[in-house]
Amino acid sequence: MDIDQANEEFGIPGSVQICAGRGDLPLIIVDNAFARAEISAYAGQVLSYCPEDAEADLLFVSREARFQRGQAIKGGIPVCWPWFGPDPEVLGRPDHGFVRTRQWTLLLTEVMADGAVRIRLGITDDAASRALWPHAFALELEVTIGRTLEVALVSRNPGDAPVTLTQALHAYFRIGNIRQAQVLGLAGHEYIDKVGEAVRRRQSGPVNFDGPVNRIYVDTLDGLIIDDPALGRRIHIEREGSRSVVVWNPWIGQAQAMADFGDDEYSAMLCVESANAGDDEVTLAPGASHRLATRYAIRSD
Ligand SMILES: O=P(O)(O)OC[C@H]1O[C@H](O)[C@H](O)[C@@H](O)[C@@H]1O
Repeated sequence: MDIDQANEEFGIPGSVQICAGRGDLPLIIVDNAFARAEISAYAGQVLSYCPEDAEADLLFVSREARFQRGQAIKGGIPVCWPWFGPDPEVLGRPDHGFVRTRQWTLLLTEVMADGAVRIRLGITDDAASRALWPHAFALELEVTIGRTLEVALVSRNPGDAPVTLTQALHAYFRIGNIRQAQVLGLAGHEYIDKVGEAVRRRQSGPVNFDGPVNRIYVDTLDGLIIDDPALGRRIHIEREGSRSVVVWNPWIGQAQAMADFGDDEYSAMLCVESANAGDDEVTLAPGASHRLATRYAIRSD
């Protein structure tokens, strides 16, 4: 992406600027009356959203994150697509699909009637993607920076055969202290416990953290709240087009094992991912599309 040309075409004086970010990866910076945000055009990944009155960013990015083409950026909201988790066909393809390690195209920037800024990025199939996944696709990420952060992932099947996919908006939230944090809104729901032998369990009460957590909650449409007393805030999450939620904290052992993650950073982050994962697959008929949409708000209630 040519930065000067991108600014000429998509820059909006006073609110949207495109620059070379870390590792020379093109970065879209939004600064408006509501918030400041950063979106990487590499990977189609929101990296930062900080409302005007917030003391800390909504999102966590590891201090060890790699900003390098071909590598996933650890933090923000990576897009897992067209599969969530390990390669479903065990062919040695990368975890969480391939769009989080590719360049996306900036398609649109606009100021909405209420002053919020909308950014649209897209990615379509090419020879390299078809070598991994033999399907035509058109994927768009729509990010709206206003009083809340809205992120929508729209998958379209332009091909002539049905395609089936799993996916996630793999949000990494900044947390004051994971030991005091809780996730509300999942009580009574069944989950696949990926720590150990993928046993199915049922959640009772809020989700608490005192060890590694890696779960796919199934059949849930409810809104979620991350209660974070250490930062004195609650993150509200609303979802559309997603029946599953992944909750992940690597805790101490996995944190130490990940090269792109600080050993102590597990205590300052939590992933609550709006997903179509596990049995919650999306099948797109030829010409059909699916919208996975999320809204995130920071509140002090
Ligand atoms: O390290 P990554 O490939 O980005 O994946 C990070 C994590 O993502 C999800 O939450 C999965 O449930 C975890 O099993 C995985 O470890």
